[in-house]
Order: sequence, then structure tokens, then C-alpha cells
Amino acid sequence: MMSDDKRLAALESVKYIKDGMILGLGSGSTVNWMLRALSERIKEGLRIEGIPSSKKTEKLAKELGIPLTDFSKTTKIDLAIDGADEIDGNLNLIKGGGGSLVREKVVDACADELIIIADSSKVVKQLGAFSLPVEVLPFGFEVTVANIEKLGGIPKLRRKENEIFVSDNGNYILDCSFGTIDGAQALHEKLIRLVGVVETGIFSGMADKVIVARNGEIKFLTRN
Ligand SMILES: O=C[C@H](O)[C@H](O)[C@H](O)COP(=O)(O)O
Repeated sequence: MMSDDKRLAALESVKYIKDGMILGLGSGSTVNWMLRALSERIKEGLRIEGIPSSKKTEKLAKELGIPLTDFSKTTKIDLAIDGADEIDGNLNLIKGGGGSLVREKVVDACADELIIIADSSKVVKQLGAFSLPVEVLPFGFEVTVANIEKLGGIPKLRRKENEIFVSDNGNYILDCSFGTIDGAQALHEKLIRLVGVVETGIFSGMADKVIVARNGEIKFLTRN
């Protein structure tokens, strides 16, 4: 089952956590398994401090008794562990299915090491079947929509239960279909230059290790 594989990948990632580390805590259901496993190790005596990448992760971490810190205390993260929506052969990622891409990118980008955990359904030959989440300022988002269309994308304003979805940062998310994405970094660079775009869900060249579980077995992905 997919959720068993998410849990298995998460359990494997916790083995890389060492005493004294500052940890970047990603977001999503796979990361939630990692948080549960981490809290067990903390009960056994492991000392770490985590920086959460979303309000949801912060809430669960607090419930599980995981000690937290923030960027006002340290800008150094030893290891970040995060999930992904798509992973290609070069370990380029699409993230943001849960709407946490901006804080995830801030956290993941300043980590010495980034481990991605996923079930095998996330592994693709080429990115793009999953619409690319792009976080945009609410003010004038219609202009940003038009500009993304000029780049060949089909943006769709994310909604949740009929309301516009608002990110932890108070912004909107445009889920953008570009078909198959050939140059992930090039597309990110075009989008990030558009006025109103806060961040894109393309995480290119950031993952150091990808742990994928498929039917109960663990596989480590490395760059092609
Ligand atoms: O915004 C959400 C994040 O990028 C998640 O890490 C991603 O959507 C994967 O989530 P899940 O582990 O629930 O499949």
C-alpha cells in the first residue's frame, strides 16, 4: 500500500539523524510519518531541534514533543527531510501539492543535506504530469495568470472547499500545467522573473539523496 511505502521511506530517513543536529522538517503525509518516528527517537534520548516548513508541520511536531527552533536563533540546518510530488531521474522535484513550497524551499535550500522521502508513485521519467504549484501575490494575481499563459502554461487558481486556498504566507497558489517539462531549472528561472511570483515548486539540483519505497522495499535514487 502507498501509505505503508511512505512510512517505510520515512523510517529509513530517520537513520540519518544524528545527535545535536538542527533539522529542517518538511511537509506532507510522508514527512508526518518521519515526525512520528523522530519523536520515538527523541523519547529514547536523541537531542535535536527542528525548523518546521509549514504551520501543519509545526502543529504536529509540537503535539509529538519535537523541540523546535527558528531562523532568529540559527540559520544553519544540518539536514532537511522533505517529501515531493514528482521526482525525475536527475532528482529534480516538483513540490507544493500541499501548498508549503515557499517555506520548504527556504528550509531545504539552507540545509547542508536534503533527503527526499517518497513512495514510488512519485518517480517519473520527466516532470510535468503533476501541475506545477506557483505561489503568487494575491494583489494583481490576474496579471500573473496572464503572464504565465504567455509562457505557455495553463494556470489554475487553487481552491479548497470552494474558497481560494491561502498559503501559510497569505498568498495564492496557481497550479500550472506546462505539459512535459524538459528544462526544469530554465522554466523555474522564467517564472521567478515574473512580477508577482513569490516562488515556484521546482526544486532543481537541491536533493542530495532520495529514498523511495516500493512494495515494501527501499531504493536510493542518485542523479543520472
Ligand atoms: O506542499 C507540500 C509538499 O511539497 C509535500 O512535501 C508534497 O506535496 C508531498 O506530500 P505527500 O508526502 O503528502 O505526498
